[in-house]
Amino acid sequence: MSRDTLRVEDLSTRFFTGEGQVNAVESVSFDVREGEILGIVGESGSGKSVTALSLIDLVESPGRITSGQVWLRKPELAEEYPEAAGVPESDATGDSAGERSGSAGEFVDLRELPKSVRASLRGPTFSMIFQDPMSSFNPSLTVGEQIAEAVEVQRRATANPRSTRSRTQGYGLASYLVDGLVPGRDYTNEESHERAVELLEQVGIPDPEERADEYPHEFSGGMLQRAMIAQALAGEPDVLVADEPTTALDVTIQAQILELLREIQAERDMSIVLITHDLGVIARMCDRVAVMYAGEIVERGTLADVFDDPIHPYTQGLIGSIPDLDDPAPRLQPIEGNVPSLLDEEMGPGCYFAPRCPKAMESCLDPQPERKAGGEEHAARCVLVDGEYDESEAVGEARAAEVTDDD
Ligand SMILES: Nc1ncnc2c1ncn2[C@@H]1O[C@H](COP(=O)(O)OP(=O)(O)OP(=O)(O)O)[C@@H](O)[C@H]1O
Ligand code: NI
Repeated sequence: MSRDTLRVEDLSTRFFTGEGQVNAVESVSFDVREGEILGIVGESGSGKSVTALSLIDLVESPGRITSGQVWLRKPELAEEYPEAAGVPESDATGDSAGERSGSAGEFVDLRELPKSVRASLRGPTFSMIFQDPMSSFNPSLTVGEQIAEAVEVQRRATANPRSTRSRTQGYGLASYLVDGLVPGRDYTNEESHERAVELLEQVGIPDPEERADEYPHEFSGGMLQRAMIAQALAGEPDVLVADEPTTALDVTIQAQILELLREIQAERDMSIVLITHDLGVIARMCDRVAVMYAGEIVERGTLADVFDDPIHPYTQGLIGSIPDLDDPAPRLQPIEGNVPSLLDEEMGPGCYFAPRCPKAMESCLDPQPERKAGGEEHAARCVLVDGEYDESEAVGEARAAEVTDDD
């Protein structure tokens, strides 16, 4: 049983907007193990990206994490920041959670670390790749320079763990926007440049030496996606968060990039959190899956749990909406009805899916905690975990919607 790299417990992230409080991520719990690919799937607006940003401390105003813990296994940090160290509660799912979570003092709660330390983890501990690689690169610097800068960040982190901050405090879109600084030539040296070329070669870019000297706009979409992966790998991260990494690419390139991610993951024994709309991608890539709906994880488990034995009617709807799993690019078909508002004042107390659910019952109008299902890993926020659908209890889709609206 591989160990957990990350344990997320009861994490909530909200946006405080002019229209009101948006509950983008609601009490989400999951873990990420060493060397696995964890998939997060759900319709647009279900909170996948905000969950990812919350993991790596990139939620921006007017949003913030309002509760919960993000436990990272990092004994060095636990020792240096005892106030942030602790033992995650054992997972609701998984009898061997204790065994996996390891001994006291191995984990730190990222939220309790100083901001500068959290920022220093970006690159060497967490890296992120996005749908749009252009957003990860500065258009006015060569691709090679930018990857070399990421290599420098990692070098400094290894050479001096106490001062892991680069002068640019990381790289990529987020730090670029947050810090408003650009990486400069001054910080890169010949070795880092060579390493950058090596990384470009590893991600399958032909003529890496020449390509390193080109600017982002000189790359095709697929090549730039590869370059972004090279940039993300430069930090030798423990966890790579990939948010819709292939959505913008055509099917052939998409398959190549996924294959590349798989190879790299296996080679480096890195963990990947893979966010996608695409159940075909999940089926092909992931070890375990979390299904999000309206900011909550409504079901999670191994790939087999969730695909072969879905419990939540939302998951069943998603799986049922795939015409053919062998289809190279099956997409989520919209389930009838609308995605609910995530405005706090408009959210009812019960299951958020009840208004669209063909199996909604009276009990669904009460809050639904996550319940552990048969398999060790399998859990869902649904009354059907513990019982059968009972037609005499049915509230009907219209009635459930009405009750939700009233509250
Ligand atoms: N900066 C923001 N201000 C206000 N609300 C936000 C902000 N960013 C995200 N949200 C809200 O948080 C919710 C979750 O958004 P998120 O981007 O995580 O969804 P998603 O599942 O990644 O969707 P998609 O598949 O379209 O990328 C949405 O209701 C969105 O409107
Ligand atoms: Ni998203």
